[in-house]
Amino acid sequence: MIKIENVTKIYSNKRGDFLALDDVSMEVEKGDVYGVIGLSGAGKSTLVRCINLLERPTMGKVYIDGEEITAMKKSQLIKVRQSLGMIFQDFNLLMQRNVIDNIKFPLEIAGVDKVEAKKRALELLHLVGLEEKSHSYPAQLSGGQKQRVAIARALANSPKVLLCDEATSALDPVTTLSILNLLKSINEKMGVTIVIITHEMKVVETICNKVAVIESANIVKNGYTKDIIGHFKEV
Ligand SMILES: Nc1ncnc2c1ncn2[C@@H]1O[C@H](COP(=O)(O)OP(=O)(O)OP(=O)(O)O)[C@@H](O)[C@H]1O
Repeated sequence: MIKIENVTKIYSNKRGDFLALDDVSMEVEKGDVYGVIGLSGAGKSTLVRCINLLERPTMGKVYIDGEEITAMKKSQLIKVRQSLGMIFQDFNLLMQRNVIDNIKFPLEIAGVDKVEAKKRALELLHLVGLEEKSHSYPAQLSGGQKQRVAIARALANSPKVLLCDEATSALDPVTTLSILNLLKSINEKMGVTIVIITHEMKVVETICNKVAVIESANIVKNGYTKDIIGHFKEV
């Protein structure tokens, strides 16, 4: 489903070059909840942002469903990006729009008819358990509620993959667990493949069937969570 092949990412600026990913390869299969774990600065965000080309790899290839997206034209890439939802640590909601209009936003961009968009947004609101907040604004919501809205918005165009960049890092342990349970049910019931980057082993243990451990721009170990956990605890 997702294949990253020999990806290197070098950030270049006035102060010089910085190697953020060093010849990294990994594969995520359909239905996986794939964790990417590592310390701050290891390259986790860069790796996940290379999957939807929010960051372009300096070298290497990225494939989605067998198609090389690193070779695609902009117009093709826009289509593929609709199949890759993403959520972030700081939610990235539109503060001037209420909950239902945040969820409708990607549907408006995709040109979905208004009645259909409203129907879909209400279904998603139900899925994330926030019906009673449909007319609230982001500033009136808790962190966990904001992340639920972000998840609903990310699912609006029925993506095959949901990329989660430290999605629970700003949340307390109880809220974290409720969001992880929601992600797990989205994976199981809707068949959405999930890639979740985190610095917390607990997140990996709770929902990931597979995990990649990233250290200083390299994947040092990857495979089934049950086989990797012992290694990471020793690091
Ligand atoms: N735009 C950029 N320009 C230069 N260096 C960058 C840029 N973005 C990230 N880096 C550097 O690349 C390295 C990897 O960053 P990245 O955000 O991928 O790490 P991370 O593992 O996600 O860290 P964190 O958990 O703190 O978010 C870091 O050392 C960071 O300073």
